[in-house]
Amino acid sequence: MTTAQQTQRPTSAELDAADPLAAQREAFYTPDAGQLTSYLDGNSLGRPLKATAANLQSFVQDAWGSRLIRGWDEQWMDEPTRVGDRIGEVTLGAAPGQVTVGDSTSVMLYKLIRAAVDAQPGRDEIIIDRDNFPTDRFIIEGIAKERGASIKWIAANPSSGVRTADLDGLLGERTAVVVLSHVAYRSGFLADAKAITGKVHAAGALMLWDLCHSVGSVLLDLDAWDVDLAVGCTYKYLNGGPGSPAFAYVNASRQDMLQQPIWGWMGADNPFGMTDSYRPAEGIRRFITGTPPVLAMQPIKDMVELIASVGMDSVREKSVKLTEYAIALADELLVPLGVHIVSPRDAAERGSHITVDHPLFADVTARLWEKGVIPDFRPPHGLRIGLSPLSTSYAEVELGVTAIRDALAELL
Ligand SMILES: Cc1ncc(COP(=O)(O)O)c(C=O)c1O
Ligand SMILES: Nc1c(O)cccc1C(=O)C[C@H](N)C(=O)O
Repeated sequence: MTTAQQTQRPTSAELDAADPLAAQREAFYTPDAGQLTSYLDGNSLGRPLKATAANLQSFVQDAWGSRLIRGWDEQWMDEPTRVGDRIGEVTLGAAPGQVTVGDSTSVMLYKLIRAAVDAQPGRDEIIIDRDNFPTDRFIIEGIAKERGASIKWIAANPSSGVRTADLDGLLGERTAVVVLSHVAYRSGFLADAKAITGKVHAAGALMLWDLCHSVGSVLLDLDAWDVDLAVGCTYKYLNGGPGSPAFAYVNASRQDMLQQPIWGWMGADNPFGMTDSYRPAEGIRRFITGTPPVLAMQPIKDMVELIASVGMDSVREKSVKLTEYAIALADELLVPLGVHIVSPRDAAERGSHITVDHPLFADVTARLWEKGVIPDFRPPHGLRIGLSPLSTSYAEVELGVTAIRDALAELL
């Protein structure tokens, strides 16, 4: 009798057969059989789409190769906001004119957080949680030093994330901006963005959401939630490829009050006027700095269109089912070996990855990578199982969690 029969849950094969999105996996490159058995790290680097190879080739040959410098006037100048608008429409719940693509997440965070601090004289405190991703914390440390601001820390809660009540006693008339990750990179905890944004606004401060682990995996409604600012990366669930550029969302009603600190010609109001001094462009373009990474933003378009073709609701539905399945397997195969499930059990509070903890997981991860089972490891003991909804099968999850069990059992 198999384990699945004992617990009477459907097998991974049955789940894959019933999955309305199963066919979408064909859109992605998967290596030859035998090379890679289970990819569970799409939350660090998404798989490439087959369409991307063809589209990059045609971009090089046709757009770049034949239009040459004319490409800037003909289409590339508007590429950051054109791609941004489409990301906004398909995945962020953002009306046009509020999203631009470029820089890295870290640089975008710097630009928007500095702008938020500079825009509010008398408000010299930045709030962030101790367990936020290092780059978010480091950027804020730098800005605080640069601007003489102070940081108010929300205590770490590695097995969960930031809840609305955690802001009690921290928010006040000196708060300039609150910076939180919508989906926590460790636990996968999904914050209540609407409620937290409302609470931050009640204190007169601005709210910035880091959407790195959210975009393309959970439902976002930035305009409806009245979010001020958001930044996210595109190489995870938007499958833009290693080092693909970030996106920034700046709510239309806050754009005029904000001036970002890296004044480059491409964010100025008349880039080819070669003017004497900087005057920011109108609207979202003022958040651009230098020449946009047009080549590097091409793959994002393919994934955004794939998501648009199935709809974010069905992407989220599959994500929830995958994480539920991974938790059920972890309960059955890993918990008896002393593993703790760190991620929320309530799907409404969970993004698209789950984290399991065990003191031996650094060694386990190394062994798994040798076998082509690829989760990732975050110190001190967290093994993350990332489930990119459109490219991950239930069979891959079962194979992966079983391999984790086997590798751990060998080491115990
Ligand atoms: C929450 C969060 N913020 C930021 C980053 C990355 O920033 P960057 O793209 O600048 O490396 C990551 C992942 O790398 C992340 O998980
Ligand atoms: N951004 C990464 C990179 O440049 C190299 C390797 C991994 C990453 C990651 O995505 C880390 C990831 N944001 C995390 O949540 O840990």
